[in-house]
Amino acid sequence: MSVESLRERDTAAIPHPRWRLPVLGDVLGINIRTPLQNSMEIGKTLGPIFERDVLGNRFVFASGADMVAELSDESRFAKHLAPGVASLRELGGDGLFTAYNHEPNWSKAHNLLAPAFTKSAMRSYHRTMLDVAGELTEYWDRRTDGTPVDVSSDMTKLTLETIGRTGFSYSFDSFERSRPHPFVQAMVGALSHSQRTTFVKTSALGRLLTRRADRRNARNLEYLAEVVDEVIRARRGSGDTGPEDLLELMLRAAREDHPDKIDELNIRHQVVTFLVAGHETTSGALSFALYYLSRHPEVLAKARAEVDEVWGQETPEFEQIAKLRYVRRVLDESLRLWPTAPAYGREATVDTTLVGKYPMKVGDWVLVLIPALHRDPVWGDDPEAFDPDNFLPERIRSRPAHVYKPFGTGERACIGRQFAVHEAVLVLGTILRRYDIVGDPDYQLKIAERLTLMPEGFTLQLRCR
Ligand code: HEM
Repeated sequence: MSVESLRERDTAAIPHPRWRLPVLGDVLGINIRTPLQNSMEIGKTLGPIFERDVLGNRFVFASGADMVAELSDESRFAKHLAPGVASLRELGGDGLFTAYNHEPNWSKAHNLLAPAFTKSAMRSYHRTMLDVAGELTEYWDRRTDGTPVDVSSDMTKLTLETIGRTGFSYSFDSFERSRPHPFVQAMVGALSHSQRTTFVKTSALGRLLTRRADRRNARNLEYLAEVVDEVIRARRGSGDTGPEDLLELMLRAAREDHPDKIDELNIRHQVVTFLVAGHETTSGALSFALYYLSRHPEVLAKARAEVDEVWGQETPEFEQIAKLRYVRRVLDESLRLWPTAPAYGREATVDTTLVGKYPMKVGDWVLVLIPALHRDPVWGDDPEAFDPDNFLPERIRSRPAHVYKPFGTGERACIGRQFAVHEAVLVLGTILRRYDIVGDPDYQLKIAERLTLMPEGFTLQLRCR
């Protein structure tokens, strides 16, 4: 019997939205600004696997715990660059995030940069992370007069500054600016452009319609490349060897003719990749955590009591960050409800059948819809409820593996996971210890999408304790 593939088979077994139009596909009710939340809504009625056809492009979304467990099997599946990510190659080329599995620069850069993500490397970033958190509190101290602070915007300042300084010893002077650094504006423009135009551009008419936006995007890309070249130039200008950071690892390998050395263009791709991947998602994670803390006074009180007990009034040492176990659970739970990189692609590397029901040929791919996976029935009767105790060790042990994937899976999972967690817990602890935070009681959570997720328009009022 031949193996029918997801691509070719009669797709009746995989549900799709009701009103499918010829040529256009499942576009009724689509919102191009919030495709992820749109898909989550559709999944609520169609279940843990469904497809959407957008202008002839077929997407299969999977979120069932059993399916994702299988999709995590690296002997049958690997990363797939879904169209929204593939279009980011304009920005990141064959950098770590956007490299195809077969591209040699992926393994070279992965080997070269892995030492920058070990525990001892984290220890070396700790001081800088504290310094940047200190700049945030200096900035916020000037705003304790009742003026609301824009949380996502300030968290973005903080995380961009942290990755700039730890990774490249480069400061964006984020807290000295009244407006976001132009790098952030250009990056947000490029990410939004990629999200909004990926599908439209698959038709000739669509390509015509996006011409003006494409020109604007080209200017954004040019500007981003200029900033990155400036970061590299600044380092080269400062002498032969620089501090032991990501950039130095790459430049040294080139100088010493290391077998894993990467060329100039790929170094640029890696720098832009880390500047983007290294701050946008962590900023969202911090913003969601602060949102939930402001909405749950009992959680906030418990988290703060922990910080007071573990840190006291002292500057926390490296080891004292991981001791904030409850704060970590708040972060984990926020990333459960709103994983800020909300989907990843997996493709079959052998002919196979998903959960014994859906045949897939080599190259067939699906998107894992992470927020839906994180609301699978394995998470209990009320998966929408915010409950940090979901991450108590005994509760984690009671759930099957592979039901929590905010950092992706397998070989291509997030290299920056420990970095993000250390930074986020350190910053949450710093904020909780210093301020009473009050959210606007009328604020309704609204989520902006630009490949990553971010609460939009969420503000806090601060009072020094
Ligand atoms: C809360 C924060 C973060 C989240 C939720 C997150 C999430 C993810 C996810 C889901 C992937 C896999 C994507 C895929 O399979 O297509 C990924 C990959 C990646 N992340 Fe993160 N990330 C975070 C923070 C960071 C940080 C701080 C850095 C760098 C310092 C970073 C650098 C990367 C890179 C380079 C990759 C590509 C890895 C590879 O394919 O080899 N991320 N991240």
